[in-house]
Order: sequence, then C-alpha cells, then structure tokens
Amino acid sequence: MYRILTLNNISIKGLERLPRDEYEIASEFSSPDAILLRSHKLSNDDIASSVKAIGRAGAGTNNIPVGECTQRGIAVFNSPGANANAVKELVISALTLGSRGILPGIAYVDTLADMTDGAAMSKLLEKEKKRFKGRELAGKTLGIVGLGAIGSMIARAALDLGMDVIGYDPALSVDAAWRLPSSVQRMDNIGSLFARADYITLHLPVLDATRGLVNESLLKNCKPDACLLNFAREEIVDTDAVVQALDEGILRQFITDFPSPALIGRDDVILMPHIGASTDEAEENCAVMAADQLRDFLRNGNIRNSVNFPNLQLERSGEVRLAITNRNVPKILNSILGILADAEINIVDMLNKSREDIAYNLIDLGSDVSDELITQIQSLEGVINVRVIA
Ligand SMILES: NC(=O)c1ccc[n+]([C@@H]2O[C@H](COP(=O)([O-])OP(=O)(O)OC[C@H]3O[C@@H](n4cnc5c(N)ncnc54)[C@H](O)[C@@H]3O)[C@@H](O)[C@H]2O)c1
Ligand SMILES: O=C(O)[C@H](O)COP(=O)(O)O
Repeated sequence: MYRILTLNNISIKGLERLPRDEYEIASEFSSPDAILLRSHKLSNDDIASSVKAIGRAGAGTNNIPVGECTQRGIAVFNSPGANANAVKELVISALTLGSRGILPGIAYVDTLADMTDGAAMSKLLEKEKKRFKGRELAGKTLGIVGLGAIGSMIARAALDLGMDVIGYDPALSVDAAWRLPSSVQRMDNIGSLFARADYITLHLPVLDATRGLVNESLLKNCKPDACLLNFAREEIVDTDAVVQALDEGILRQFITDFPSPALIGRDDVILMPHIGASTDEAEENCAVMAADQLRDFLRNGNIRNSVNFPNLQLERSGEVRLAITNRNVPKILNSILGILADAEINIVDMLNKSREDIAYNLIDLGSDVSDELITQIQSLEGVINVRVIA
C-alpha cells in the first residue's frame, strides 16, 4: 500500500486514478510515500524522509524546493500543458479587459441601481457611453515572453483575433517550436519585444535567471500606451518598477494574476486572485496527469515529466525491479552491476540515464534479491536511494 499526502484540494478525477486497494490518500500522514499538491508552499523540512516523489498538479514548481529534493533523490513531477488552455482563455479575456471600457462601464451601470425610469436610464447611458470607449485588438502587436505550452496557445488565439504576434524565448524546446504558428516573429532579445509590442504577456517560469526580469530598465523600452500582462509569476516582475512606469505614463495598464498591496485600488491595474488554472477542466487535467505520473513512478519506477530527474520508461520484465538513484559520477553503475554479478543475479533488462547531478537506473532482475544485497548497494559511495519494486 502506498501513502499519498495531498496538500491542496486535488480534483477527484485525479484521485480516482489511484485505486484505494493500492493507495491510501489523506491530507495528513507522518510517513507518506509521495506528495500531491498544487500551489502549497513546501519547505525541505516539511518533506518526510519516507517521500520518494512529489507530483505538482500544475505547471510551476517554484513552491517546491526542487534542488534539495534532487539532492535527497526525490523525483518532482509537474503537469506540462494540462492547464494551458485555461490560462489562454483568461489571457484573452484580460486582453479585451485591457482594451475596452468593460470594467469601468460595468461599474458605472452598477451605480444606477436606484433608477426606476427605464427610458431615462437608456437616455443617460447613451449620453455617458463615450466615457467607456476602447480600442480594438486587431492590428495591434502582442509580444509573448515564453513560447511554451501557454505562450504558443495564446499566439494562435491572438493571430485569430487579427493581432500581429512577436515572441521571445531563449530556451525554446524543439517540441514547442513545432507547436508555434509560423507567422509568430521571434525576437532576438526581450528589449526588442518590449519596444515593439502594444500588449506584452509573460509566460515563462520563475527561475534565478527570470526573477525581477521585468525591471525599470526593461520597462523604459515600452511603447507609449503599452499594456503589460503577468499570468506567469509575481516574482518575474519588479512591482515597484511597474508602479513607477504606470505613474510616469510609460505603461498604460498592468493586468496580473498576482496582486500585491501596492497595486490595489489603481484605475490602471486589473488584479485577479491567481485564477489562471482555476477551471474544472484544468484542475482535472492537471490532477489526472500528476496522479498517473506518480502511480507509474511508484509502481514501476518510470519517470515522465519530471523537472529534476531524467525522463525514462522501461517495460517491465523479470521478477523484480530495482530503481536506483545515484550521484552522476563514474563507476557507480559498475559497482552496482558487480554486486549483482557476484550474487549471480541475472539482469533481464536495464536502462540508465543522467540529468545534471544525478543518474537514475531501472534494473530488471531474473530473481528476487535479499535485504543484505540491497543494503550493500545502498551503502555504495554515491548511491542516494534504492527501491525494490515487486
Ligand atoms: N496564472 C496561473 O494560474 C498559471 C497557470 C499555469 C502556469 N503558470 C505559470 O506560467 C509559466 C509557464 O507555463 P507553461 O505551461 O507555458 O510552461 P512551459 O514550460 O511550457 O513554457 C515556458 C517557456 O518559457 C521559456 N523560458 C524560460 N526562460 C525564459 C526566459 N528567460 N525568457 C523567455 N522565455 C523563457 C521556456 O523555454 C519555455 O518555452 C509556469 O512556469 C507558471 O509559473 C501560471
Ligand atoms: O503553475 C501553475 O500551474 C499555476 O500557477 C496554477 O496554480 P494552482 O494549481 O495553484 O491554481
């Protein structure tokens, strides 16, 4: 029986992928095998020594101490693309909110609640509506920073709205490049994107290299009247610099899914309570993907969509499988194979892959192994953990 600790509400559709005869699921456990969460902020001390894997039902993993997990041999998974459509739809709504007098218009109509004369109300609205005139998106330029799952979907939708789309992504994967419409013009640097776009939308992860990326000097490149959207992460944008750019008229508007006190109560800011992925569909997609990945890892040692372990899958064969994580240094695999050979245990199949500091091995054996042999492998210098999967 595997124990799964949930630290946020996880969609029932995802939890159903973990059958109760094999998985115990609860929001409190002293020694869980795995953790399933959304945006819950997890510290290294919160992670019990029994934890083998963490599944993030969502895209961003900045709430998880990934580096420390890697050192401890804990695989961290996310759900790439599973909530991208939800974010795309919200960003398209935000673009229209940022171009038309929708919110002030609605707020104005709400002030007329005491009027009882319909004809007088119509007359008043026709007179006042000029205050809520907007502009159209068609023909404007949208700059997308980060052309991954969300960025590429937004690019396609914006092109359908008649916008010109430019993008910047210095780390674009081959798969993401295939998904990108060919009419998206790629910029060589982020400054050029800021200088050309009427609307700029951020869809990149928060990393050491992207924290505070949108700062005073970058914002100085903006076209007059530009509108900035942040549905990625709060830390990517220097809020003080944005407030200053708004005050100085460098930016016309800021729309974000990450409110902070300095932004509340301004007419030129639209704030949403981190609802980019809050749809039934996205929550289900993320939970199902995260649960399936955890299950395949716990049951078979296979790894799909890990952010810190190499991706690796091997069909099951043999009697028993060893899943071994070790430091990525020479000779460890040789030593492991030597121990198995000395014990005359036949290797039926095996796969070994590395990623940065660690290596991960799946070794299918023709016969069962003793506890002593596992202890022998576990005590090899550089071996982080060993799992025996029946
Ligand atoms: N508001 C929300 O609820 C919500 C929902 C989902 C995701 N997000 C955030 O959006 C981010 C992107 O999600 P995704 O699913 O598109 O991820 P993704 O991994 O598919 O795409 C991210 C892209 O950003 C690119 N990138 C990395 N560094 C960059 C840089 N310095 N400049 C420009 N691009 C860079 C990567 O190469 C990649 O193509 C997530 O990391 C998460 O923080 C927010
Ligand atoms: O990175 C993500 O996937 C989003 O920020 C969604 O976070 P949530 O699962 O807490 O809504």
